[in-house]
Amino acid sequence: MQEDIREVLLSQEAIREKVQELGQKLTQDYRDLNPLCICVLKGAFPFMSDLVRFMDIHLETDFMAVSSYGDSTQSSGVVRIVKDLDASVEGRHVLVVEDIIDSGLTLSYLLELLRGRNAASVKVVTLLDKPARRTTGLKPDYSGFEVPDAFVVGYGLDYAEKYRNLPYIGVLKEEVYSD
Ligand SMILES: O=P(O)(O)OC[C@H]1O[C@H](OP(=O)(O)OP(=O)(O)O)[C@H](O)[C@@H]1O
Ligand code: HPA
Ligand SMILES: [Mg+2]
Repeated sequence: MQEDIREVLLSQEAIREKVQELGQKLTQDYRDLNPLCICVLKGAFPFMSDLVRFMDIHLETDFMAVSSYGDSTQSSGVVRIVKDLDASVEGRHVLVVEDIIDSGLTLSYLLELLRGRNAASVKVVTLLDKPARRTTGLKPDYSGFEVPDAFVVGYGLDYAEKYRNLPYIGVLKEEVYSD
């Protein structure tokens, strides 16, 4: 698996430190709000799992699965809900937990959906932000790292469902993908 990686962008230690910092900030900002943290599956599962353990407040979790990349390194432009939330978001302070904002299509679709369901507030925390590829005007409320315009994998991020289990985030060698 490691031989498919061109460059390590973010080490396991750098990720841990940043996730802790984000968790501490969210602990301050969401005190007494009992936020509903929504993990955007599949990519955000390691981030969400680590982040909530750095949030020292009462919170609840829910999971939504959406997909638009499939087996490609380019967005299909169509965001598909694979699994919807279990509970209502009405009146709740919602925190959407994402692994990466790239074109911004996934998030703009999700934000519209959640606002339409009458959440009290909807904010976004993303571990990675790739502003170079943005086609929407979206900016995350909380962001870990800015990444360059390259396809990255690891710590939940996949190419064709692989590499999610890498403990660090790296750039995939171009010869590994075909599109
Ligand atoms: O800003 P965008 O261009 O929309 O890209 C970001 C989204 O794309 C990826 O999901 P993907 O569709 O690959 O599903 P996955 O999380 O199951 O891998 C990633 O996990 C984000 O949810
Ligand atoms: O760079 C990326 N890597 C993995 N999944 C993604 N989904 C959007 N951008 C990316
Ligand atoms: Mg993916």
